[in-house]
Amino acid sequence: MERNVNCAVHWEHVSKFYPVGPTGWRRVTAVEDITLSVPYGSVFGLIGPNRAGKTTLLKLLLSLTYPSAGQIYRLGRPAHDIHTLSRVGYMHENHAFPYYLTASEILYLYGGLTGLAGAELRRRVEEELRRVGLADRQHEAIRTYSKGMLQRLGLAQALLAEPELLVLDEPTEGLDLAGRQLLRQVVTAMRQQGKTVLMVSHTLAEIEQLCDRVAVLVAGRLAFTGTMAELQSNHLEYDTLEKKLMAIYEQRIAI
Ligand SMILES: Nc1ncnc2c1ncn2[C@@H]1O[C@H](COP(=O)(O)OP(=O)(O)OP(=O)(O)O)[C@@H](O)[C@H]1O
Repeated sequence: MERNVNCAVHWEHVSKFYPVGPTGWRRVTAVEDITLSVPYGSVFGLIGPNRAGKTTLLKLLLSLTYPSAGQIYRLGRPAHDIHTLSRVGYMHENHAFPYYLTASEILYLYGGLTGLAGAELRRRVEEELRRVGLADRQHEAIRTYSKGMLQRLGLAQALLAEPELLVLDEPTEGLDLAGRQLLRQVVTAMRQQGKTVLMVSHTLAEIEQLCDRVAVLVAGRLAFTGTMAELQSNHLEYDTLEKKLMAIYEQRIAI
């Protein structure tokens, strides 16, 4: 595939091997030879079974880990150019916010780290707390928060600096119906503003409803990439998207 740096994200022949075992002499292949582009303005879904390498691809994109081989481009720049990171919002799969801080303190802290300050920071924190429905509990330490409340806080933190690229890792995990509705509104608003959303999810309803394009990753390799319509074509053979995906997973694993 031709190099495409005019995409919000581009992984080019990317592999990642992790050393494992007490001496680190054995290695696990997390992803292997992935070439994939996320076009600007798209809502892109990354799907695959457990251990497929989805989170690893996100970590590589966010420079949280480095590739063993290949190149990664973020917002048109090589991933080692960290200046583009402040234009990316990331909602982590397992939030590790300091448990003794309040939601408000956490958003001030993260907002400050992305370069927001003063009245602008205050305005954004208040807006996001209201948007995710945490304004009334903002002064409580988050150790008292439920899983869904932490997810909402994670979403607020990811949106704080009004990112051009929003990266969501399992965003619906633990969210109630209103929370899922909120997530859909956020993604729809991003799409309307021409921004890009990249989301990893096992929740097919969300993928089906929200994504324009998808990539299916199985055992570290790309098993499918294309539009949602392309993925769903031939749907007669499979009465649900879940069955179709299972067939792709099994086919790929058998190779
Ligand atoms: N830091 C690490 N050290 C060693 N192996 C790792 C590390 N991180 C990930 N792996 C391995 O890489 C493979 C891919 O993991 P990854 O977390 O990317 O999968 P995933 O598709 O996000 O899975 P899930 O759906 O279960 O969250 C797995 O075999 C995992 O054990």
